[in-house]
Amino acid sequence: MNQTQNILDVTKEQSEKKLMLEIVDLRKSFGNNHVLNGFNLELFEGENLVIMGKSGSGKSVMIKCLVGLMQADSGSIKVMGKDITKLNRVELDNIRTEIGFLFQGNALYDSMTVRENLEFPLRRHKKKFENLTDTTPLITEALESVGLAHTVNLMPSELSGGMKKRIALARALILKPKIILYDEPTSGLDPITSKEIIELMRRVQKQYKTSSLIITHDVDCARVVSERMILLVDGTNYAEGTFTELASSNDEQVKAFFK
Ligand SMILES: Nc1ncnc2c1ncn2[C@@H]1O[C@H](COP(=O)(O)OP(=O)(O)OP(=O)(O)O)[C@@H](O)[C@H]1O
Repeated sequence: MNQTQNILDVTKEQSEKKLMLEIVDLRKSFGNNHVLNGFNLELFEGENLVIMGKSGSGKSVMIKCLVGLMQADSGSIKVMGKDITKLNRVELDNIRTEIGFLFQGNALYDSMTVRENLEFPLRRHKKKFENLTDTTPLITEALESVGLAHTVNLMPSELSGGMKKRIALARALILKPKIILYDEPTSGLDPITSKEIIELMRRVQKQYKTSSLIITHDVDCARVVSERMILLVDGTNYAEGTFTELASSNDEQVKAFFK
């Protein structure tokens, strides 16, 4: 099969899939510091898309724009077809229930038990769970999916770093999100725990059929979880492709990502 046919097949396959997230020409500057310079992204249903970028390349700024914590100067961000830059607070809150976040620092509440940490999003998004009288089945299901059902009454201080990461993932999953956003999921973890988290991400993807956007520096993580990758350089898409395609590139800037 020739390359043109290949590209046509991939384009056809993608056009038949549902677009979960679409970022078009996103721009953000702080004075003369032009951080995002026309960043584009398409995340399709069920896909694992990895974004790699060096420190300072604009990953966090992109995430903040995506979750509505920062306003972009221009460009559009569509979550399941809705432009979040044009939504009011209530609409934005509703669409947020479709996105699960796994933040770098886990963001667990130290003064709450594991159960209370998991109940928090259920209480915050009451509307989605209007008819829910007993939270236990949802909490048990989320904890079982990360292999930590026995920790339900523990405090975060009683958990290891890897366990905290799993609980944070369970807390993201409890809302049954359609999209999961992972921000440096393996940062601060030892190699063995990193491997476990990567494996868990794959399992969760299968069980919950989520679409995932994964921001990472970790080449091993990208190799295992990515179906497609975008390399972010100076706030724009420098290169895109599968891990194998990018890892075998002759371009010096691309090679630097895989060293
Ligand atoms: N609120 C802000 N005000 C001014 N400049 C900012 C602000 N937030 C980010 N920047 C600038 O934007 C640029 C990109 O920062 P960003 O945090 O997005 O990088 P990053 O790719 O996430 O890096 P890292 O991998 O180290 O977290 C940096 O030059 C930073 O100083």
